[in-house]
Amino acid sequence: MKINGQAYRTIWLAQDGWRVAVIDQTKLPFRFETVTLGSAEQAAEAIRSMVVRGAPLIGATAAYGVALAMRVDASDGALEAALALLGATRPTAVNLHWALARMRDRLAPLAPEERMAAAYEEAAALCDEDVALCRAIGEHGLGIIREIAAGKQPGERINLLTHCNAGWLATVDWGTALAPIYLAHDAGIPIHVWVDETRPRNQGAALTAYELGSHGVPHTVISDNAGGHLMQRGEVDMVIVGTDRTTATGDVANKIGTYLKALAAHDNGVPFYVALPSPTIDWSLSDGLREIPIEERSAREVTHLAGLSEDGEVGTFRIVAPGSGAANPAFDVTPARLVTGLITERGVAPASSEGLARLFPDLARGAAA
Ligand SMILES: CSC[C@H]1O[C@H](OP(=O)(O)O)[C@H](O)[C@@H]1O
Repeated sequence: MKINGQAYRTIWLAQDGWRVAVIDQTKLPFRFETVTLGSAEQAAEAIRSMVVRGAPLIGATAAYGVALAMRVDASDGALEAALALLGATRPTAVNLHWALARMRDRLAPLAPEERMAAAYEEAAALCDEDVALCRAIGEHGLGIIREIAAGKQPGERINLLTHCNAGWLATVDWGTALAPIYLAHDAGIPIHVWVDETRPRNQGAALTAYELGSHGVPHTVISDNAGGHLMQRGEVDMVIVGTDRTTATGDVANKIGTYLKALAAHDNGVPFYVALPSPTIDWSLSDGLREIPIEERSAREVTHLAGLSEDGEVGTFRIVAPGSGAANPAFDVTPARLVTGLITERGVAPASSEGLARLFPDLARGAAA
C-alpha cells in the first residue's frame, strides 16, 4: 500500500540482502519508523512486543526469523530451537504456527548447507502468496459491498464498521477486512467506515484510521461501546473484521470485543462478515470457544494509554486508579452462528464446516486424513 505516494509492504529484505526490515507499528500513527531485524531473537521480540502484529504478518515475520537463524547455525538442533523460540511468541494467531510448520517442512529434509538459501526463498514466497491471497479477498469482499450498494439510492453512502486493524499493516500488503474497502473506494463506491478504537491497544484508532486516512477513505473513529448504538439507529450496513484463527466449523477468534459487535449485529440484522486467507483456518479445531488459545497480555496495556502528549511527545499515561489491577484477554471467539459469511481468497463461504469444505476440499480433506 502507498504512504505519501511511496509503495510499501510491511516486511522486506534490507539493503544488505539478509536482514529483515519491518515498520515499527508501536510508533504509528505519530512516527513512521522502520526496524531492522538481524536474528531470530530480534524477530521473536518484534512479534512479542507487537512491533509487528496481525496474524499474516506475524507468520511472515516468523518465517524470516527462521531464515535469520539458519544464517547462524543450520543444524537440526538450531532449526528446532528457532521454531520453538518463534512458536512461543504469541498463541492465538494460527498463521504463526502454519508458517513455522511450512518452514520446517521445507527445511528439515535438506542438508544444513542448503537450508539458509531455502529459508529465505520460502519466506519470500510466503510473503508474495499473502499479497495475492489478500488481493483476492478484496475482490470477493468488493462483490458483497456492490450488492449492498445495489440496495441503496444512487450515491447514497454505505457505512461499514470494522474492529481492530485488519488492514495492510496486519498482513504483508492489502489487508483482509480492509482489502474490500480499498477496492470499493478506488472503484468510486461511496463508502464510509466506522473505526472501532479497539481498546486496550487501540489498533483501530492508531492503525486503521492511519491506513484509511492515508488512502483517502472517509472514516470516523468511535469508542468501542458506540457500535451497537449505531447499528440500532440503522447507521451500519455491514460489519467486516479480520481473524487470527478460524476453526473448520467457522468459529472466529479475533481481537477482544469482536464478539460483542457480532451480538449487536445479530440483534439488529446487520450482516457480519469475517475476511481471512486460508492459512488462518485451523482445520484441526471444531469448537473455537473451548479449543482456541486466548492470549492474556500485560495488565499495563489496560492501565496505561500510549499516545501523543500536548507537547508532541509520544508517551504512556496511567488511566486506571493506582492500586487497581487489570485483566487483558487479547482475543475472543465469535461462534459461527453469528457470522454471516467468511470472505476468503476463493470466495465467500457460509461459516460452517460444509461451507469451508466446499471452498477448500483439498485443505479440509488433508486435515481429515
Ligand atoms: C488480519 S489479522 C488482523 C487481526 O490481528 C489483530 O490482533 P493483533 O493486533 O493483536 O495482532 C486483530 O485481532 C486483527 O483482527
